[in-house]
Amino acid sequence: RTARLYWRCAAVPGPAVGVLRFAGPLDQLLGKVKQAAREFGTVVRVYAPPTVCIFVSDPVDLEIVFSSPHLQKKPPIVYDSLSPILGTGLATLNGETHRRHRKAISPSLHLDILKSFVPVFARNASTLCAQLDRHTGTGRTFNATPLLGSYSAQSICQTVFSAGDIPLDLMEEQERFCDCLIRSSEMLFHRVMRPWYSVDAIFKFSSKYQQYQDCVRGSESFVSKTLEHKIQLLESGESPTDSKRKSFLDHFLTSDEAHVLSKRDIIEELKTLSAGAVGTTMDLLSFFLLSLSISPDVQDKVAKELDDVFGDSNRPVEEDDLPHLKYLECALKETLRLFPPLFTFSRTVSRDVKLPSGPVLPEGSVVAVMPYITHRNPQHFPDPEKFDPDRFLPEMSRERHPFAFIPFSAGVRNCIGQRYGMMSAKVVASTILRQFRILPCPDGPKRLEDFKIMAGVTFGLKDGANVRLERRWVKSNAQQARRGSCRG
Ligand code: HEM
Repeated sequence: RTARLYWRCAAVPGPAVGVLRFAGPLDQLLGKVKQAAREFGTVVRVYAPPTVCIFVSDPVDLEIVFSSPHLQKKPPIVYDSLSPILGTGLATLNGETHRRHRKAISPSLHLDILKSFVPVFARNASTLCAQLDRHTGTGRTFNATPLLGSYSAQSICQTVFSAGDIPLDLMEEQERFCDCLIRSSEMLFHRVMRPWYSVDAIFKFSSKYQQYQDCVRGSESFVSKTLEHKIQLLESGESPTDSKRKSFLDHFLTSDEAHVLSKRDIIEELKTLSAGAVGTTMDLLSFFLLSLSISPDVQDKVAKELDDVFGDSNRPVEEDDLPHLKYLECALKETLRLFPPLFTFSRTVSRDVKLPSGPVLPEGSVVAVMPYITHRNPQHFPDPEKFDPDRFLPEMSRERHPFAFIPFSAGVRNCIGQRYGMMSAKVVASTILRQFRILPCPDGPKRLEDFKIMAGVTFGLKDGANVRLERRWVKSNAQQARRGSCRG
């Protein structure tokens, strides 16, 4: 079967040496991927025994990839190794089970529910700023990524699991769960990149095995105990509807869809939502801060917008502010364009599919989407390596193909947390940039191309977001004082 598959794929352009072309240090991977796209075009075949991967990057071809019923199944070789930490939830389920779970979960992530999470994001953003404030005035560089990870993990615990009613004995487990979520991308990647580790008996010898097992056990324990606690509350009549704010889980358990999923299903979906959210948001925010640190003009424009919306007030961000933060949203999207946290994802081809550009995806192959390459197509994004948020202004993006920008994927398997992720990122980014100016590290990268990127399950910064901070309000107070004395 493999020989026949290889023969059927031979007509698609790609390197003769297959996956070996991309072997070597991980920090060189992206350069090699870009080079392959330049050399072979928008459909690239890569022999990856026992299968063949076909990378598709043109938006017109992607329309078929995202919509064809024969291209919706996740390849087990990649996704099965992820499930002990990622959970056997939406991200790894297929077919009818996936459809049923997605239909059951979606209403509990409705926009109105997400809006009720804004005060939680704002409170956690303010805690984060208090931690960041310790780094101002020192002139010293520090790594903001762990703090951004902590923001993201705490926000997930307080919005997905509990609206502040976690019993004390679970608090310690929650802290461990947060820690695991922050480190999960690195651990998952360690396993996925070494196919022999998919066999548990061999993985036991890995340096990360113990850490991995602690995370698997810690997640299971925290998630199942929290679910039990919530169910008990409901059964004892202490319905969370009584409290003002409800978590995703409170909404789900009291929804019409609650009976569709078993307890085990819910546990797995909670793990999937958490693991899907934390690494991606942390990476987005890390790239955003680092990009802004070397883009003072963009930072000025964001700061001006924030001043226009909030003036001198230090009140928390509210839901009604978010639609006004248009340029900030453009800057976040530009970050997602250049550094999409999920830089690749794939599907099994369950029946031959012909692409509009000509090649056929043969049954049994794996089709892979790489937003990292699609987002660098100069036809859709002129001067693609430039950090230019204006590209996402309505007048600049109206004519763009809908699948030219796909950081959250598209179609029936798109990211269910897309609006959650953007909302959380907007709240924390605006809170940070109202208070601080982000400065580059003197011996750090001067251009985006110099960022040291680590390709994991998500796309991260190898050394984290190393920046320096300056307090903005000191400046604006000083400016106000100056304005006052001029008037005087
Ligand atoms: C910047 C933030 C985020 C980015 C860039 C992102 C990106 C993506 C992408 C590209 C996929 C498709 C993956 C694939 O096909 O294999 C996906 C799926 C998914 N994401 Fe996100 N994500 C983000 C945030 C979130 C958040 C905040 C949550 C949860 C609240 C979440 C939960 C999920 C889930 C459950 C899936 C699987 C959906 C399905 O197959 O039905 N993500 N995400």
